[in-house]
Amino acid sequence: MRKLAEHNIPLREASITQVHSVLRDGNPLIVHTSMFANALASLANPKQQQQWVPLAEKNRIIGTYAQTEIGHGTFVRGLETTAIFDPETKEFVLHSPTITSTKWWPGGLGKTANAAIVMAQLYTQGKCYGPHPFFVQLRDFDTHHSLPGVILGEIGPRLGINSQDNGYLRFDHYRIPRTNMLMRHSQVLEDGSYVKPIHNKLSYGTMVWTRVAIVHSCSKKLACAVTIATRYSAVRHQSELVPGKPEPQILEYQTQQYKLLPHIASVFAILFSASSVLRMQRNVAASISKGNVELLPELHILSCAMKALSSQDSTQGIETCRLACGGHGYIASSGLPSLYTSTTCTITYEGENTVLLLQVARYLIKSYRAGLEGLPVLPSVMYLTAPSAMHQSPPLSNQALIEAFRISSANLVKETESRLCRQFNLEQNFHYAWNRCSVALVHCAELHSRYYMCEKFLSTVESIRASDRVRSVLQDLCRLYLIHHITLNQGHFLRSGTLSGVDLSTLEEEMYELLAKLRPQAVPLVDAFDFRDELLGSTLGAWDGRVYERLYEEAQKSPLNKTDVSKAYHKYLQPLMKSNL
Ligand SMILES: CCCCCCCCCC/C=C\CCCC(=O)SCCNC(=O)CCNC(=O)[C@H](O)C(C)(C)COP(=O)(O)OP(=O)(O)OC[C@H]1O[C@@H](n2cnc3c(N)ncnc32)[C@H](O)[C@@H]1OP(=O)(O)O
Ligand SMILES: Cc1cc2nc3c(=O)[nH]c(=O)nc-3n(C[C@H](O)[C@H](O)[C@H](O)COP(=O)(O)OP(=O)(O)OC[C@H]3O[C@@H](n4cnc5c(N)ncnc54)[C@H](O)[C@@H]3O)c2cc1C
Repeated sequence: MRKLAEHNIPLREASITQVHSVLRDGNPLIVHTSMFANALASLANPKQQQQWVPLAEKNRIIGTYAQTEIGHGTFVRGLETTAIFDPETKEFVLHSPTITSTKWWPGGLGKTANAAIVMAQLYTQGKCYGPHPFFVQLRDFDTHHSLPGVILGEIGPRLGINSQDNGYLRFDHYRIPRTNMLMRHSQVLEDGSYVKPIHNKLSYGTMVWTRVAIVHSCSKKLACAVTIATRYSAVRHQSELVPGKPEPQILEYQTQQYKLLPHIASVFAILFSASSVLRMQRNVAASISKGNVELLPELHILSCAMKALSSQDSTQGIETCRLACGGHGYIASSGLPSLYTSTTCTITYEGENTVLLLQVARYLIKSYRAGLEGLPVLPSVMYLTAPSAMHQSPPLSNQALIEAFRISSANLVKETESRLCRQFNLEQNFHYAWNRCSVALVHCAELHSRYYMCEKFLSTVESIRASDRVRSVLQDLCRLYLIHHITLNQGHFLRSGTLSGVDLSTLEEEMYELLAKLRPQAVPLVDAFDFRDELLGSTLGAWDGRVYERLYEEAQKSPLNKTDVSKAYHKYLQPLMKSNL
């Protein structure tokens, strides 16, 4: 927090710095500096911001974002916590009517936060208006005791991020002033009348913002993992590549290069996509403040797509890096286990990936149908019904590969839409038909998202300002990324007729060439990520390559090594050894 203040970084930008990576097993303040700060910035009106933002900036108020309940996380409309307006006292009464309405999961809620943005079903004048955000004080600002009517606790150990206190929260007819409803987009007036927002999903804005932040942080997490695994692969010598010759660096093995280089490329693909979504988010935020919500659906879909893809890619990439370090990848001091556990949760939180991909698919199908009818569609999906441009680029050029992605994605959407129509004719119910097609729909969303990421990678590399040598390395990496993802998805390209079996063999050959060509660049590329050793926190990945010394030194810190004979020997082992069992 001192560093943020020193560098004049506003609270809500802390999560896109590396500040949170310093704590490896999660951070009780991360939801405060990210979602809570952003909710105040985007959902509170100017008067409310004046009241709470300075207190949050000074950490007098430490907040969290309390939306998920035991019974509902994904289906936000199904939340059960109620906020009923009492016109007599001009207050909202917050209540948790059932066990399933207990707020569950919010980061920092258990012990750290003294306030929260609570999403609750808003009732006024006898009518429910759906989930809305409220600023709620949970603990006394001086003593930190939970306030009467507020029941708080911590939910217990998790797969990872155990330095963060994820919490639970119940309300027992807890009263807050009317003015604690975040009123930038919708309001409840003193007489209880409801003023609706210009778009009914504006109250979901904090989730959209966080999804964008997650994309950025996934590229950082993956960058840490590939740095560790690549440096280690340059230090580690094992086996014989040629019988009788000295043991080579394990990075010489083609299989090792195949494990690492595509994930180094992936760091750039995710980072460039994150920058593009971030730019869009800033434009949309500026438009919303002028009352224009036209591009909000596009931002929602793009942030869902990129959050889903980047969390999946970075999690898989980190696990591959761990495996690429053999046994030493399994030791905590390698840094890889905590990178994995603090990244795999991004697949689930802020919208479970399958659910987000189905949002993307819904948009693709709607846009495809609109395009066929000649109705206007937004830029990122115009290609679904645009004429093919395959013939315009030299065969197997980067542009041709992007076109192959585009056509294959459009083809898959077309096929799936036909399947949906057939299923609808059988079921006579759109929702059942949708469910029967949902595996295919998720594949549509994945291919569309991959197309977007590939396109962003290529267009950024083509326009980047860099020396010829640096540009050439980035071009090779980008090419490797495109080919790698084509080989992983070959079925789609064969089905759409955009690539033949011969094309795929040619591309595969080129991929193997690229692995060898990029091998000498692997260490410089990860060095260029420029992580300090303190930030990487890895015995395997430190800059000086003293892997074995560091492993040995770290082992000395094990509490079991404080004494030669452990207490457990006297208590359990010795009796066992003498018992003749
Ligand atoms: C690697 C380290 C990480 C570090 C990262 C740093 C920053 C982050 C740190 C924070 C740490 C932890 C954070 C974790 C916090 C949480 O998890 S908070 C809880 C998050 N919860 C969710 O994300 C819930 C997911 N569910 C939803 O968002 C919605 O329920 C869902 C979108 C699935 C459906 O909403 P409905 O209201 O039911 O809507 P539908 O009927 O499906 O759709 C109606 C139309 O509305 C459109 N829509 C939906 N959402 C939005 C939106 N946000 N904006 C704009 N439009 C939206 C949807 O597309 C439909 O449009 P259509 O009718 O088709 O035109
Ligand atoms: C580490 C961590 C931190 C978190 N921090 C916070 C926080 O700070 N604040 C907060 O409010 N919440 C937080 N959460 C909660 C998180 O946002 C939810 O867990 C997440 O949105 C998933 O919802 P769920 O748990 O209800 O999963 P579920 O929706 O129950 O998912 C279970 C399965 O059902 C499937 N499924 C559900 N709906 C559909 C559908 N419509 N179609 C197809 N399949 C479906 C999913 O794909 C999944 O396979 C956190 C969670 C974790 C793990």
